[in-house]
Amino acid sequence: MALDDTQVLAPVNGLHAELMAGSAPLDAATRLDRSAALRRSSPADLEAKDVSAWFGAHQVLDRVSLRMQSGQITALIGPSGCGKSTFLRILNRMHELVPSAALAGEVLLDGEDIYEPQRKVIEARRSIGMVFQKPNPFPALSIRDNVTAGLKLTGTKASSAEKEALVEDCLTRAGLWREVQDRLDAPGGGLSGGQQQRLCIARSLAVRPRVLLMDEPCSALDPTSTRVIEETMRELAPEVTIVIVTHNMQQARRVSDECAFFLAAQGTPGAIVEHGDTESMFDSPQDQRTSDYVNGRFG
Ligand SMILES: Nc1ncnc2c1ncn2[C@@H]1O[C@H](COP(=O)(O)OP(=O)(O)OP(=O)(O)O)[C@@H](O)[C@H]1O
Repeated sequence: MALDDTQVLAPVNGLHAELMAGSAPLDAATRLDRSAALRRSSPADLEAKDVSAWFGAHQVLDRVSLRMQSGQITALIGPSGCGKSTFLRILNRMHELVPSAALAGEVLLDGEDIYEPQRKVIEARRSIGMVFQKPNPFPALSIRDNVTAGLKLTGTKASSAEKEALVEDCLTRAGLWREVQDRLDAPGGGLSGGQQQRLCIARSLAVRPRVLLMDEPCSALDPTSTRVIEETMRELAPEVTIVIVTHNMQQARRVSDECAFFLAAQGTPGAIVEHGDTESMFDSPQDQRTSDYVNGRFG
């Protein structure tokens, strides 16, 4: 996915820019208590049921169903344009930020549909975080303030000491603490690309997501930074369910527990051809098209 308006407008998990400006006050149910800032979340099951998507009259997904299991890493693979990023953005209600976008189906977070009319968008985006292809820290904000940027958006109160503890915890879990602990006041924009991406992961973790969506998170990074992010993902997986879009088959094989292969045959919307545990998908795929794709024969 290329950097688009959605990413520019929604740098922290897709939480709205207007919330950042304070124009949309949070109600008591949405506001978190102070101690919540330091509590860790538990991973959640995420299930898409019969999800279809359109941009205007153009249907790009057709009745996609997929269970992304709690505490596991699911990789979404498939050729360009088959709807992987659209599917990912539907999972935390970012698809609806595109004016012409429409969708059908359900997305269940531990069995509760995030699209139920009474559910708030902010709740879905707080529970289901997003890391984008291009690292998008707030470049002028300090490393420390980048990590805590989401607290204000979610109305989470924290004392200075709690914020300090949270900053260390999230940077440690994102695999960045040792590299930045002596320069927390330096601007986030001064970090390398790989460090910036880990800062964005830390920023996402600070609002205690139960699921983390990652859209080609390493495509702008060198192999060493890629490897560090992959290690970070493996370490995070037991506490945050991860869904990653990747074009890199080696990466899908290295990091994921499960894979879903998307395909949009000529002139038809994207759909899942095959889904299963990663080893089987690569070593003994059931569908010839999966075999051809994972072995680099097309795409
Ligand atoms: N904002 C948009 N407006 C209109 N059409 C869009 C928009 N975003 C995506 N599409 C179309 O939806 C289809 C699916 O795009 P999507 O980005 O989800 O595919 P993808 O599999 O993630 O591709 P890639 O691997 O290249 O990122 C494509 O035909 C694309 O042109």
